[in-house]
Amino acid sequence: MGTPLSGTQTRVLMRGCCLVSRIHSTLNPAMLIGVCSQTIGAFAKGMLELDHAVQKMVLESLGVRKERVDSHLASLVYDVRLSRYGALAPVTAGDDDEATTYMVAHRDCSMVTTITQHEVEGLQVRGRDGAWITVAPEPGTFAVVAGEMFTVVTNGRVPACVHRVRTPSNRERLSVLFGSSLKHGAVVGALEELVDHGRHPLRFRPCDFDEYVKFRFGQQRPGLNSALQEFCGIGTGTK
Ligand SMILES: O=C(O)CCC(=O)C(=O)O
Ligand SMILES: [Fe+2]
Repeated sequence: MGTPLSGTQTRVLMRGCCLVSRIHSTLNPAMLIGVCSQTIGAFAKGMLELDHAVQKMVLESLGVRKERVDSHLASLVYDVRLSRYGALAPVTAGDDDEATTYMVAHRDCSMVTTITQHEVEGLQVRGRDGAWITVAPEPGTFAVVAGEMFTVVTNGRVPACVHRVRTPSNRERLSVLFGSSLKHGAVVGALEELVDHGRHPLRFRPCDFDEYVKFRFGQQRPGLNSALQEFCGIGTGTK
């Protein structure tokens, strides 16, 4: 690899490689790591820049000071996930919502996820009017979805994106997800500039990320739920 990797990039790389080796458990992991490390490392490096650029753009446009944006970005950790969606049982009607929904509507609990789709469509995001919008798998494009921790840091200004995976073509689908999240033990709260006593009172108490993940997934409530609001919301909030 040309440029030496930083600590963060190495962690990303190792987590990515472990996931690859888990998925292809029949291959020798050492061989697989050798083959994949350059690709995943280069990919992660690019994704890290994209993740930072998007968060910076959003936070600065909301009025957060540059130094605070920088320290927020410095508090993040990252992972790479490789997903494969096999063909579903044959479906006759390609439009049957139930039969072709691979991953139910949900919000990610992390900070931000950047999704790369390969050739086969699948990702859909829910618009403000409740309609599902298909994100076309155009080469060279990425979908960036805000997670629940981004809602906390932006004091509710950026709601977590509701999305799902639906494969009406019933073809095998691959996607790669680059996620930014929080270090173990991190407690995240609204950035100072985004809270005021007028229009933007504090919407969430400081949120211990590990405890929130335990709360949300411990309750066996997949898909859409109001776990964030129940865990650290102030006032009634929105579901
Ligand atoms: O594979 C995709 O396009 C999205 C997957 C997803 O939303 C998730 O894993 O949380
Ligand atoms: Fe997701």
